[in-house]
Amino acid sequence: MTTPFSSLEDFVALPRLSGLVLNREGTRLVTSVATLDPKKTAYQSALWEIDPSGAEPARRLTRSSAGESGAAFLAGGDLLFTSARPDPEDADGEKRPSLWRLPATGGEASLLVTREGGMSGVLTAAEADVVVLTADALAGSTGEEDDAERRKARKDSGVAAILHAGYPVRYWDADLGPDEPRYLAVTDVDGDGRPTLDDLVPSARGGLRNAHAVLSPDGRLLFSSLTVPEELGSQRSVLVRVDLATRELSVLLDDRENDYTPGPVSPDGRYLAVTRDRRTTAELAPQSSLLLLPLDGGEPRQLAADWDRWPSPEAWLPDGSSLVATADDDGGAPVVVIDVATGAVRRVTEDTAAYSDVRVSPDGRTAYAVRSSYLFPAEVVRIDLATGATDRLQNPAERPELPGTLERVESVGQDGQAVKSWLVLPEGASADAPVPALLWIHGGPIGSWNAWTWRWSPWVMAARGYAVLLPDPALSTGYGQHMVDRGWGSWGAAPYTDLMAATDDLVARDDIDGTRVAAMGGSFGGYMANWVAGHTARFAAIVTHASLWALDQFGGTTDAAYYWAREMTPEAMLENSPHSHIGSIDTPMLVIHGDKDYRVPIGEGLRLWYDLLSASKLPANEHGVTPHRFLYFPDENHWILKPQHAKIWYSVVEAFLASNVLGEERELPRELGL
Ligand SMILES: CSCC[C@H](NC=O)C(=O)N[C@@H](C)C(=O)N[C@@H](CO)C(=O)O
Repeated sequence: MTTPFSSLEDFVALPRLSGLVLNREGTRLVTSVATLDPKKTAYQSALWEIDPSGAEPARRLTRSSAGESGAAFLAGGDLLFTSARPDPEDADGEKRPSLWRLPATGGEASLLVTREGGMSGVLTAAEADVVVLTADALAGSTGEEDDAERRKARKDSGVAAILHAGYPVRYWDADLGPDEPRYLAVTDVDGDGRPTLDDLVPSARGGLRNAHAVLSPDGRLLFSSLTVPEELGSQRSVLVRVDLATRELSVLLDDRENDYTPGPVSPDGRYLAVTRDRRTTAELAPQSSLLLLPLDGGEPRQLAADWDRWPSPEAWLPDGSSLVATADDDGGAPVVVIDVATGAVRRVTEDTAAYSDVRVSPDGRTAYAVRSSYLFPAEVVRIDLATGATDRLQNPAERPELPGTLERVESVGQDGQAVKSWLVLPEGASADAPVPALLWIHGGPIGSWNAWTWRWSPWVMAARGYAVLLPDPALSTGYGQHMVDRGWGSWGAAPYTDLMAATDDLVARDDIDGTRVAAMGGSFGGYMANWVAGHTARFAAIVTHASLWALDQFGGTTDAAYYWAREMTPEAMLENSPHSHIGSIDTPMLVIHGDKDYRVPIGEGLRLWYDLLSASKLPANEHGVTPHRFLYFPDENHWILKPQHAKIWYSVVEAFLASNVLGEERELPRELGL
């Protein structure tokens, strides 16, 4: 059967939906869809409207080569978005991310506000036309004009240097500084003239975590995390409130045992939902809980304390009686409703999908959300909050046909713990025709294989005849606190033995050819792939992407060193470090790394590569020939994002597996220049 997963051209061209906003009346849903640009070397996103009733087909709202994102409805009904599209009224104007307004009554979008440094997001209030932009400003700037001048001077002089006095200095693939996150209130949104921008908290000096900010329904208050630096390069997230009228900043929750992130404000403005993340230590694994904070100054109260899951608050019911949340749960992430009086949790969605971006209708009966699973990519659905009945709305794209089937399987860890996996089986797998298999190890390690991913699509490998096992070993979320605790600080123990238990059951199946099995992982999954390489020869090949190799150096060079230092002492890092086992590796390894990866810096990939060539059981010969391979991306980060590079990634992985697992040679892409 030919599906879009058979051809990498077709695969990278599949539309990718993300995000969802609902207008105040509950009559308009808007999402974002990324598709290939005309050159097929980048994705560009456009906004689409989806009919909440399900009657009408989805319709495209925006169209520009620059793409649009950051959709947010004003209380009055107009739709705001950010785009670097040119302003038709300013032919010579520079293209930079600006704020645009699309009238509810239809017509053309018009530019609302622009700034030299661009903007990263838009916050709007539910009941008032209040808009706050999240944007970066230079640390020393005294206002918008000064910021623009300083930026221009820096650009014109070609200076890129950044002088740091604190930590961190990088984040994922971005250099931090000399600009820092700010909240910029957009003044007089509905006035006649062009609005100006007003820096709400110029003194916060880089500590504002604007990815997690919310506005109260009346638009008078903004809630945000504020990062407070601590000694020894550490930091904590405290919860703050900013009064938009007075600019007064108040600290609401701050202690050294927890990080706090704001959730939605109750419809009456009296409570804030808050996520509390416990500060980890060598003894204490992460733990996330949901708090209800009275905004009149009372003490916070934990909700759903007896529920052994980590709820993430999404929205309130309009009468304020309950919070709608999602939580990782047994290989999915359902929508639940939590009663704020009793803390009782009621599961709403019954399928195994992972839900996000939950929006509640004004009458409180219906929710709309984005969901995905290993059976389908992200799509917009309508949920009956009373019955859980869930309908797929008319989406911008149909679900792609899959080249196989999906099963849920269960193994037993050494301590008796159930270890669950998703198993993707290619079409035709049977006892008469057993298929080769791949063990895929997820990253984090705090996470779960529970949602569709474009970066590691098991269906691309299924279309090439492989079964793919996606296990959730120790440290995975959705199975209770004990599952996380049992792997904490000892990555080479239960997480590894759980994976081996799942592999034992995989190779025992009669539809799997147990002699042709490989292991693959990215990031922490790559760490584990490296650990596997040094501890067993059962796999025919190992693919290790953006992987942690030598924990002694990783601990000091990653972008958030304090996070890992809390879990492991330098001694524990050495004890759990895969590089100590280089001498035992006799499996061909494909190492993949992007140079712009600051989460797992390129030094990990470089050192692993050199160690493999110089010290593994399969070293390079005197001509430098080795069974190992190194796929290096000079301009990619922790992930391989460019469509042309994603195709190279899958092609090289497939060729390496074919050679080492199937004993077949594949032609490599011409673009590699070999
Ligand atoms: C704040 S630093 C660590 C955050 C996170 N760990 C969570 O458990 C993390 O980024 N870990 C990476 C090493 C990793 O494994 N990333 C995964 C999942 O995000 C990936 O696929 O990139």
